[in-house]
Amino acid sequence: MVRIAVMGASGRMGQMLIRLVDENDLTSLSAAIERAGHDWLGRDLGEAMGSAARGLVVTDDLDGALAQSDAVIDFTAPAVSVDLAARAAAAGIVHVIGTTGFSQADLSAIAQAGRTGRIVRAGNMSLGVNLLVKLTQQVAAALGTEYDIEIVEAHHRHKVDAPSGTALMLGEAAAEGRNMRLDDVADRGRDGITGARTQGAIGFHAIRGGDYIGEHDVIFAGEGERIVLRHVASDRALFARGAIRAALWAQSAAPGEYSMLDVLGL
Ligand SMILES: NC(=O)C1=CN([C@@H]2O[C@H](COP(=O)(O)OP(=O)(O)OC[C@H]3O[C@@H](n4cnc5c(N)ncnc54)[C@H](OP(=O)(O)O)[C@@H]3O)[C@@H](O)[C@H]2O)C=CC1
Ligand SMILES: O=C(O)C1=N[C@H](C(=O)O)C[C@H](O)C1
Repeated sequence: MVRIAVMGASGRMGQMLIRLVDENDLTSLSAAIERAGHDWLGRDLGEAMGSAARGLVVTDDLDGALAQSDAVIDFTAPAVSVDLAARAAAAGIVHVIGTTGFSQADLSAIAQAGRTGRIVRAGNMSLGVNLLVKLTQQVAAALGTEYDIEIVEAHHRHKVDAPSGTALMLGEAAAEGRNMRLDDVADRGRDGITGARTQGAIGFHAIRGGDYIGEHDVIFAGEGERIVLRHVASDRALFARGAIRAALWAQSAAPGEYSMLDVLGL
């Protein structure tokens, strides 16, 4: 059994992960971690989640939790994941990062932790989106800049970062297909007198509202035709299953920072 700790246990993804770690024959839940001051701390996890007591108390003793685990899965917030990357590496356990919204400085700190630790990080852990990443790269390479690329994403009203991590993965793939750097061509959310579109730009647009789980369109708009690559997530279990698969895959990996493309062999 691979022992998995869940960081951010009370979150939307945290609770989904706990259910799926319980269901998986290859994994057991070693710890449920929340931030200091959280009202779940010290409570039985089962009761906190609205079901029967299970004899596991929610903790904020991070290093204690890591010491009794083989992997920690973390869908929380950038500052939490950056700190955890160094601690998981020091504890010698796998760190699966689903968190999005990182700055360049955050990403450098995570890469540094990946010199000694085993990290899998992806803005989207689903098979479908990672396939879409490969397709986006291929279509962008095939079409050239006379086709305008626009990425449109929709998420629930609670999401705090934009563009989504997935939209950025798709944008990176499109830019790579065109042998460009995304930072040089990204055009984020137009407003006002913007002037005509710059050829080669990759546009990003974010819808926020209601209970969307996550929807992404990559539009290639040419003269007389449009190609649209679309992924629609209808269940968060998709992301949790991917994260658990990553935690299992990385048990036998060498130190490094990996993506879901590595895990899925795409
Ligand atoms: N890669 C992927 O496939 C996916 C990525 N995500 C990303 O995962 C992240 C979380 O999303 P979601 O579950 O919807 O968000 P939630 O806000 O529901 O959950 C985040 C959880 O982290 C907790 N947390 C915050 N600080 C700490 C800390 N210091 N220690 C432990 N726990 C902490 C929060 O507690 P509190 O509420 O008390 O602050 C909360 O329980 C986002 O960045 C999102 O974009 C989401 C889905 C899929
Ligand atoms: O915040 C979310 O919910 C999601 N975040 C990820 C992202 O930023 O792309 C993945 C998924 O779309 C859900």
